[in-house]
Amino acid sequence: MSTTAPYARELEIAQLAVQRAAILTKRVFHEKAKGTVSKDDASPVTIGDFGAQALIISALRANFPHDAIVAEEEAAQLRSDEKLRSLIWGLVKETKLGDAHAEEELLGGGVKDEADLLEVLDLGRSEGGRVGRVWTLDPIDGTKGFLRGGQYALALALLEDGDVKVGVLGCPNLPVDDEAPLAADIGANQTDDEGRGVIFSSVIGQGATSRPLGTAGLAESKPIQMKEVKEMASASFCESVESGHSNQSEAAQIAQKLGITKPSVRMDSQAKYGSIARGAGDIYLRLPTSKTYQEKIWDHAAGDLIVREAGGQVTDTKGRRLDFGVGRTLAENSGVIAAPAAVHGQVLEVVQEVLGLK
Ligand SMILES: Nc1ncnc2c1ncn2[C@@H]1O[C@H](COP(=O)(O)O)[C@@H](O)[C@H]1OP(=O)(O)O
Ligand SMILES: [Mg+2]
Ligand SMILES: [Mg+2]
Ligand SMILES: [Mg+2]
Repeated sequence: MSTTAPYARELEIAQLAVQRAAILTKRVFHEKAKGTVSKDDASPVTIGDFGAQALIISALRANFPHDAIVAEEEAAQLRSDEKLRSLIWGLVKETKLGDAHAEEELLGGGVKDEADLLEVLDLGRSEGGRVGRVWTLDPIDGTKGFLRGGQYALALALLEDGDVKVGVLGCPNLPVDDEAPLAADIGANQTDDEGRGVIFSSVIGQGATSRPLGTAGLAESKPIQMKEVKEMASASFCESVESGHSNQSEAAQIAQKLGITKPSVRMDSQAKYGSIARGAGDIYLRLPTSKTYQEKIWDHAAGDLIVREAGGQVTDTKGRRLDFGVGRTLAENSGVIAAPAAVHGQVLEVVQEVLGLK
């Protein structure tokens, strides 16, 4: 009888694929800083997005050829831009998991040539839905954070019949140390120098973990847990840096009503979910800024499972669980409230009061 835990292989491939793609995004960031990637060659985030998406999808294609993929980017722009295509192909070709050949081999496949690069990118165009296995991928989540040297994440999750089963978040600019408190400036000027780069993982029913991002297959995963909120006065809440992504003035009113005294910690990307899951922060609020914007599944699936498996609860502002089974967007949801399970109800109540939802 096999004793392998459910989704062990999916988890391992997802972690290694994210780890490898992060080598590329970090390189692109540093070459931008050196001026090697010039503005004429397109935005560095474009290069990082396409490169990371191609690397991750090539690993999924090789290992799980029958699974559907919902990814943020598509090849269209690269079909007509030969220069950009060959620049990205050059980076993708060179990106390997260092000397960890066994891991590189495990990932398998790879991208064969420039034509295959386009093909691989477009494998991410599935419509998603409630049936079967669907991977969802954001190759660079938090593009604004990536560009300003703040937080960004490589986010990959596996859905089965609409439920998140595996979630992996690579955060190159977050501290490795789960105990490190959230610095007020964590959303800006953080680079992937020593002591930074963490990968958060979760499998349904198996808890959530963290391990250093840079050590392919070598470092052990450590369990992570949300922190107990003993009193709201000392709780910390996270929100977007971008005021267009989340209503910050409503969040401030909610915090005040809850009795939270600390200013919010603003950072880009799903690094917010990872940070509260490891107990560095407590609450993540994302309050709709418009009636028409629909959140994308790749912006939340990995973070949702990691927080829930670390002892949290994640709902929208109406108190409904996030529904990843309706397509490429969270069309049935509005905003996100993530908090330790013990205080989520209290937070939701105040959110609904301030938003006039009750
Ligand atoms: N109006 C909006 N409301 C909420 N999220 C948005 C909005 N516009 C874009 N986003 C998405 O928010 C995510 C980043 O959120 P955060 O502020 O937490 O870092 C990005 O994936 C971004 O999508 P996009 O990739 O198209 O820029
Ligand atoms: Mg995103
Ligand atoms: Mg993105
Ligand atoms: Mg984008």
